[in-house]
Parts: sequence; C-alpha cells; structure tokens
Amino acid sequence: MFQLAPNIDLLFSEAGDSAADRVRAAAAAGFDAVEMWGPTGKDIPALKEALQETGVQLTAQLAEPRMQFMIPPKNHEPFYEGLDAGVKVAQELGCPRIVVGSGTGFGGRKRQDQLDELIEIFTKGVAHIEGSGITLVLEPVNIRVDHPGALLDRTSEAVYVARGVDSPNFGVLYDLYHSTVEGEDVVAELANAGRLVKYVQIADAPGRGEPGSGSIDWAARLTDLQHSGYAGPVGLEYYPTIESAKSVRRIQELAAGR
Ligand SMILES: O=C(O)C(=O)CO
Repeated sequence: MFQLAPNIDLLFSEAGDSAADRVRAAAAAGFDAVEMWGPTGKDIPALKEALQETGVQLTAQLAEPRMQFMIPPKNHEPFYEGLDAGVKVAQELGCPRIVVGSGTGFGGRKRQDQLDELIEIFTKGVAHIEGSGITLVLEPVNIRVDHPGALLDRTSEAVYVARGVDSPNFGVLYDLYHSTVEGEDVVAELANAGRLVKYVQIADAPGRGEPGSGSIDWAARLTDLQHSGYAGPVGLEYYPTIESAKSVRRIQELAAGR
C-alpha cells in the first residue's frame, strides 16, 4: 500500500554510527527506501555507495542541524545558502525532496503577515533552486511537546503557504505525529491539503515511538491516508523503543495490506 522509508538517524542504530551501514541494515530488514536528517557528520560518498549497492532510494533529506533549512528571523540569507548546500548533497544522493521549516517566525508581527512572509521567502527559495529537480516540502511541527516556539504548527497554515507559493516544486509534509499531538482531525486536514501533500511521516503518539507504542489506530490512519489520494512514500521518523528490525514489523504488515 505504501513505500516505507525508515529514518536512518533514528532507526537501525544497532548497525553502528555509519549512515551507510544503517542503509544496509534497512535493506536487510526489507526496505527499498530510507529518509535521513541532514548531511552533517555523514560520509556522503560512503552513503552514496551503500544506496547504489542496495538499490535503496533516499526519499527525503531533513534539516540537521535543525536551523539549516529553517528561516532565521531577520537575515534570511543563511536559509538560501543552506538550500544551495542541501541541493548539492541531495542531487549527489538522488534524493528528490528537501524538508523545510518555518523557524520561529518574524517576531512582533501579526500572524497573517508572518505567513505571507513565508510565502515570499519560499517563492524565492523555489526560484533559487529552479532546475535542480528538488521539491521543497514544508513541515508544520507540534509546539506542545517537541518544538515550542516554532511558528508553523497548523497543517492548514502550511497549506495556505503552499497555495501561495503555487509551484509544482513546493508542497506540504504531513507528519501524522505532529498533527496528532496538535489535536488535529487527520481526515479533515488531509482533505483540505489534497494534492499539496508531497511527503508524509509517521510516529506513534504519545511518546514518538514506533507504531504500536502509543495510542494511534494505525490501520484506520493508513486507510485515511490511502483515501486521501496520497500515494507517495511514508517516512518512519520515530524513536524506536525496541530493536529497530522488530519495531518496524507491525507497520510493514499494515503498509503491505496484511
Ligand atoms: O524535527 C522534527 O521534529 C521533525 O519532525 C523533522 O521532520
């Protein structure tokens, strides 16, 4: 039903610190895709070799350090520079998506003005990397547990920004964990976002562990996702509470429709 992409910064740490070895461990556990946080601290040539050797696709590259793809409140230049560096690595690794975030916003202004400023910045960002083949996906994050102080915490506001940017190379990352922690209605948010959802991530809530460790009804949520028309990869961005290869089993079965 869905292609699953375990996050190699969080899963398969049993294989050691090397991103390349974690890709091999993910392949051995039956995956043909992985996602990662940023390139910092990773041996990119070794990672590329492991991806090629296993045939595993890197679905998305996230922000690490956290500010790399987030908007600094005043001078936005570091964001565009981060994008240049990110695109270079993503192209080398054959990764089609870069995850971007709002950062903490542009203090002391009306929320609506801040959302409109995000539209302006990401419109420039998309133009800045035009022709790269990379899609930027904007991720709202929960401010209740993981990211207090972040500007963008509502899926509908990320959708508003994506509508404003209005580019085939820009969309929304719908993280079902963040959305659940924020108390959103998954079906309603997915219906409103429609085809603007260009990547999905999951973790259970509460606790951000593997599916089955919290109280989300995964069979129901995967059906919701399927009915929404989303057919892309699903990133497993969770902190395993048990051995990685065991932690993925339930969601592998559900995603395969078993
Ligand atoms: O930083 C986080 O919490 C994320 O979800 C990144 O995707």
